Amino acid sequence: MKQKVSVLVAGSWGTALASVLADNGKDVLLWSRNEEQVLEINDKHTNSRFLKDVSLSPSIIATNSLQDAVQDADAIIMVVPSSGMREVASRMRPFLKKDALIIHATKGFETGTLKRMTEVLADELPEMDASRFVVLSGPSHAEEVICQMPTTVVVAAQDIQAAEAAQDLLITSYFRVYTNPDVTGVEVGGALKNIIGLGAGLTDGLDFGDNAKAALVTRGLAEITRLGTAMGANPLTFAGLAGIGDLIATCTSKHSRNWRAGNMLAKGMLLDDVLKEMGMVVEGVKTTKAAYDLARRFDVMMPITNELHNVLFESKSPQLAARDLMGRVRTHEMEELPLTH
Ligand SMILES: NC(=O)C1=CN([C@@H]2O[C@H](COP(=O)(O)OP(=O)(O)OC[C@H]3O[C@@H](n4cnc5c(N)ncnc54)[C@H](O)[C@@H]3O)[C@@H](O)[C@H]2O)C=CC1
Ligand SMILES: O=C(CO)COP(=O)(O)O
Repeated sequence: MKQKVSVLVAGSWGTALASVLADNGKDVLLWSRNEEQVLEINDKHTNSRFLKDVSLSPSIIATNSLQDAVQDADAIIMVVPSSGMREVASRMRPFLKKDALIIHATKGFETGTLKRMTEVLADELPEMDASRFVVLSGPSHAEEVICQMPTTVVVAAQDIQAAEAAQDLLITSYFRVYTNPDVTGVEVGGALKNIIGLGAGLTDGLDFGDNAKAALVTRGLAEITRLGTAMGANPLTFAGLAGIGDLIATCTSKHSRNWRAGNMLAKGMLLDDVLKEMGMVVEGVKTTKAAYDLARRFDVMMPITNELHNVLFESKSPQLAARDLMGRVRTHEMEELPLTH
């Protein structure tokens, strides 16, 4: 029998993943709370607010009803921004098949609780087997995936069979999916790279040059790895798609929302105006606040995150933040090791 697959919600990444599934021969239900968007997807096969100038497969059917989207689904891909994950998970709970495969592709932590997205899912879906929750992450801008440009991602679950089921569902000629058992590492890497993406937009906007951006990416990876391993991740995960891979994409791509937001901040725009202008989720802003708090909870040094926090929320000038980063107390490249002189 043909697998029934649903995607929640019809933002840019949800629509691109629905398109991958459709290209893989699946019938896809795509849920949106916005009625006009549902009509547009079903009548015109476009989602013009989020993905301009692209036609969607007619085998993607949009629906306004969360119940219809969820009740018969064998697999559900959740692509709601981190701020909405708990609400959507709790609303879908009464309709869910108990053996449905749950995959999420969200990059962020929950504000306040600082939980990872699979932890939020475990809270809200207590009758599901949390070892089968899958996270999908990696360098994958929706704008390229929707045009079938070659892309690689990683899916992680504690239960490797669940990760392999997600791999089967999504792997196509242009969308290569790897598995990994390190759920914590893949979620932490995907979330924290957005902080560095914002920083890269700021660095480029201030014309700091290529050396500075290379430094930001490399030292950013060092602090992502420090926090991630303190939270229980395998450090090698950060050398993979959810770590350095996604850092490269986010810090160098014109498609990156986080890079673009950082770039606008560098031009002197206020944060609220930047977020209004973007009109799409910029996860790195909330993630900077969460990572600032996590660094304190786990007693980990995160100098770039601290400085970005001060720029975003304490009105510190980016120039002064850069000067303070450069003027930090001298240290070893692997900061855990003592200086030898
Ligand atoms: N856009 C991309 O290329 C990629 C995005 N991601 C991640 O995917 C997640 C979603 O991002 P995008 O699709 O880019 O966002 P988007 O801004 O394009 O779309 C978000 C959609 O979610 C809807 N929404 C927000 N809160 C909701 C709620 N509580 N209930 C129902 N609908 C809600 C909005 O109305 C909008 O339609 C983020 O965590 C992002 O980091 C990950 C990889 C690539
Ligand atoms: O996660 C992404 C690409 O892998 C999307 O990044 P942005 O949200 O910065 O566009």
